[in-house]
Amino acid sequence: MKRQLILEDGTVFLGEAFGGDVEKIGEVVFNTGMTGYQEILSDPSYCGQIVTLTYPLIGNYGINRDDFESINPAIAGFVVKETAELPSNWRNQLSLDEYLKMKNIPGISGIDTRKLTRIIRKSGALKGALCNINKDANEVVSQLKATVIPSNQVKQVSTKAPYSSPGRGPRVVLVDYGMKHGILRELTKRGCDVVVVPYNVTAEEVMQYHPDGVMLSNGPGDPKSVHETLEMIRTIQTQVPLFGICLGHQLFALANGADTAKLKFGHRGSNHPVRDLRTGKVSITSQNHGYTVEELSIENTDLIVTHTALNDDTIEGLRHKKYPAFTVQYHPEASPGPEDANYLFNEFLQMIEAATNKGEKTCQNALI
Ligand SMILES: NC(=O)CC[C@H](N)C(=O)O
Repeated sequence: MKRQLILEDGTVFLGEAFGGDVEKIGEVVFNTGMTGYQEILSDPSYCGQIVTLTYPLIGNYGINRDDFESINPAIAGFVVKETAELPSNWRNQLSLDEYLKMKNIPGISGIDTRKLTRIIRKSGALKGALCNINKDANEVVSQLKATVIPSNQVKQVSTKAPYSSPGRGPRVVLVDYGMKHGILRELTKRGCDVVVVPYNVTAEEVMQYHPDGVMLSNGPGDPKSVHETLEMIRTIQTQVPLFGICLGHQLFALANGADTAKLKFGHRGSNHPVRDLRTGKVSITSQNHGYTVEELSIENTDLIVTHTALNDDTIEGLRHKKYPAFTVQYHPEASPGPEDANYLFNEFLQMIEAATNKGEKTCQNALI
């Protein structure tokens, strides 16, 4: 069966339909990763987006039980050059087509994904529609131009109620703005006693869990559409060590008086070099973001830039001058991609230990 991908600039791609038999509209973005399509399609940060992969063959190792970043993928659609109809892998449980059919997510294959990517790189992220071939392109373009991308993506993907992932280590409250499972995995494998809370949690509610640290997760959409969380961040950062990733990084910046802006087409892939300004060390990082913290807006704040992107000098890491709080724009949990930056989770645990010992010393001093 044929399917169309129509862009708001009037470009039409005709390809083969796979996955769900449903029409979808969304922002069309591209990811240059050569592997990790299962993690990409299940990353809640892509909520409502039509995701194009530039690597030509997708689905060749199928879909397995383990490599999901959420239980219910939130992408609007999937665009690939070629789908593998006969996946081969010892962990394979079902094909990409079968999985996307099960989740009713439309896909299109057999189109020139590199041409599509060059259009997005030249024009910036565009709205697009995956639709049946009987749809008139001009009518769809008019509909696309009139479409306003909703701004409640975080509310769509955040947990509706707190839940715990018990451990015997430090208590970490993980604020779920659209959390990738990879972040939770990195905390639990370090023995943390994690409580995952909804995005709109208050500082008082967070402190009721007596956390040793707080994590701000990744998540979809414009960071400025999650303004209700900023007061919580401003309060919590004065109480316990804080670590933020991607959207969590952007929200930490906004909470501390900096500003964010939309990138032309974003950073999405597994080979983005980032320099740690403290050591000069370069990590190859996994990235998936369409917004960035504005460098000039850091002036007159209590924030210090700790990492920058080698490709375009954009901010990739921040820390607070006064409080034990730091964030990165990229994904140290990988899932997918390189694990060069995984050490940042150890730095977070060390920060928690230092704060706890300091607290104990304070208590000991008080007892003397
Ligand atoms: N992965 C993320 O957390 C993405 C952050 C934000 N939604 C952006 O696109 O920049």
